[in-house]
Amino acid sequence: MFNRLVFVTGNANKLKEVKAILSEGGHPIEIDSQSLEIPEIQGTTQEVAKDKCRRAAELTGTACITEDTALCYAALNGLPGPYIKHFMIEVGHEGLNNMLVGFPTKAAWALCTFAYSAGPGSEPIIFEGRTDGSIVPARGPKVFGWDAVFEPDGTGLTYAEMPSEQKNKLSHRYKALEKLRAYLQSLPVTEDTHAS
Ligand SMILES: O=c1nc[nH]c2c1ncn2[C@H]1C[C@H](O)[C@@H](COP(=O)(O)OP(=O)(O)OP(=O)(O)O)O1
Ligand SMILES: [Mg+2]
Repeated sequence: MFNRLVFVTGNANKLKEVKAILSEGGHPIEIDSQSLEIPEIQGTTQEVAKDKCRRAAELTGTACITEDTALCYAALNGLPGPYIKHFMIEVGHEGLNNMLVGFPTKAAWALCTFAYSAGPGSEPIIFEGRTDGSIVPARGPKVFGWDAVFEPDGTGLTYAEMPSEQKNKLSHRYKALEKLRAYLQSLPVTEDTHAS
């Protein structure tokens, strides 16, 4: 199985959470990060994720993972989805709430899609994690993206209000990483060389 992995991302907060989550558990996995801004196509979350990972493997010349996070509004049939980054930048926390004025439901889900490629030319494999919740007026520190406006169901807290240990036990990212971890652990030992 793997105990090291290259994670290609331009987002320091993501990297921090991924490292924290993968360092826990029976078989900790260490992350070597590469900060690259990789162009993202339009399409389904899976298409966007696979394309990014293909490009990352070409650029790094090695086995790697990439991750795409979508924030999906039930009232908007899943949009902004993978385009949330641009919405977040342009309209901010208040705008992310105002977009739902006039809609009966504030329900939303956070969707994390990890993609793993065994190397350049190797078709990426997808691992998804979803956490359901709702969009609320911002509460908590505005440190990481839309954390302050997303309240996972049954918690009474936004992601931003939670201690990181709590978020990292129920988040979209955690759920996707559990699947990725199980996959990596099922690989034969010889595959290890691809990741080192
Ligand atoms: O747990 C999260 N809690 C709050 N906000 C989050 C979270 N995870 C991603 N985000 C934000 C970052 C970006 O505004 C957008 C996803 O866009 P996304 O393309 O996946 O991330 P990115 O461009 O920042 O980094 P990367 O280089 O890995 O593509 O949602
Ligand atoms: Mg991105």
